[in-house]
Amino acid sequence: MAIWIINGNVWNDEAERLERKHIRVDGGIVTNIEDGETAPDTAGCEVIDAGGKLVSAGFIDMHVHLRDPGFEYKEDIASGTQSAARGGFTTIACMPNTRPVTDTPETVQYIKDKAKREGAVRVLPYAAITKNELGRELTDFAALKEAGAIGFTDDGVGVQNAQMMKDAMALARSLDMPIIAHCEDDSLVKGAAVTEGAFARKHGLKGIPNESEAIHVGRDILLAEATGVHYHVCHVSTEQSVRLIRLGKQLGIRVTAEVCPHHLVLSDEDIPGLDANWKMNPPLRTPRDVEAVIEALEDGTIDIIVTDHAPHSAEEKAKGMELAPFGIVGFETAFPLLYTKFVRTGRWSLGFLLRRMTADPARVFGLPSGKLAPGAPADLTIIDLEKERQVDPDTFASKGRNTPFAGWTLQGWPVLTMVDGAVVWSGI
Ligand SMILES: NC(=O)N[C@@H](CC(=O)O)C(=O)O
Ligand SMILES: [Zn+2]
Ligand SMILES: [Zn+2]
Repeated sequence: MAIWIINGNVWNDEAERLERKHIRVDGGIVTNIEDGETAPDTAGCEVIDAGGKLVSAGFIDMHVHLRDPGFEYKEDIASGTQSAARGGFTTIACMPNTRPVTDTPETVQYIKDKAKREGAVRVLPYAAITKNELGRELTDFAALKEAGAIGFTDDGVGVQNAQMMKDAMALARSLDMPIIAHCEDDSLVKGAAVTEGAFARKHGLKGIPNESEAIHVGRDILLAEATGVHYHVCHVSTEQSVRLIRLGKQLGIRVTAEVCPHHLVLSDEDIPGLDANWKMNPPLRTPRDVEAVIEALEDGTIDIIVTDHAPHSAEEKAKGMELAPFGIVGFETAFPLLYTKFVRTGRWSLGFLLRRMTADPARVFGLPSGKLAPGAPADLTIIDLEKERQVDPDTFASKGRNTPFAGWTLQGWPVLTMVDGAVVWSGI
């Protein structure tokens, strides 16, 4: 049955404003977007009254951890995709640092099958660059592509050996596939948990220097130039990385990049104490780095926003700043956080934030979704831009509670998510 979403507010990119629209969805496709002044003929259709709330193309998150297979106590495909749906995400790309590592066609197939059966949203699997993410031997890229992997990455660890990365890029290029890089030089990190900066000094902790990220970014941009591959930089966190990506783009090298909400909103100076809910990789950097990544996102040096949703159990996070694993959850706070901190404050237009979470990731990764237009997939999110409430991790659909944003009052909460024309979550 066709569905009419009536009385939606839709962002008009040309006019830079919200406009009242009625949207008809049928067969998984947006079929009509009609002027909101006149009531549509909804006879024989299901009707969802958006009541003046924002209707946007569903968000796309190109960097998430679903922990399935192998770490289902942290998250699984059902809970992770429900969490994504609650955050307004309709397409997510999951990282291969699972157990086993997603380095064979069988594991890619397992993720696709389970996502089809139990997943609330579209799941696009990445496969590993090296077997078991050990950096020693390339995986079978052709077979993994054939199985449905959408790109190659050893996220969680950096590829330490330059020749290995160059070989990976050449092979990916020959298959027209992207390389997605977690940039981290192990020799410069050596077990540190937080960035070099005020927090590390105050607590007498060893710091993670900015160069540990940027040195890989620089190396890899040179290798991307040499091989011609599409090279995408994960979770950019430093001013130095931004400079290198900006130069790479100026030189016409095929480099794209992402940034996470927490690196846009928090610096190391915000960390309240030795609480591992503030520990993630890359770490929260200095205020100067935060401003650099914000400006990079604004000028297009950084292309997209991703959450790097990285759930861990309460027991693991209770081990403290130095011993707990890196990572925080992200789906259920991403939009309200950025809307509150950047749109409500007047720094960004609503349209800018929406583009960086929809059309831009679709453009960078060649996806059919990410736009709200007749003929586009009916992947939609409805958001109550007026709704204000506190972040309460106990209400998360994710199994992970590990967030630094607990108790924050945020505005602009998703209330309904539709994937392929079906409502997958509703809190209306
Ligand atoms: N970002 C994190 O802090 N952790 C990620 C790994 C990663 O994204 O590098 C995880 O898998 O937990
Ligand atoms: Zn990473
Ligand atoms: Zn990650």
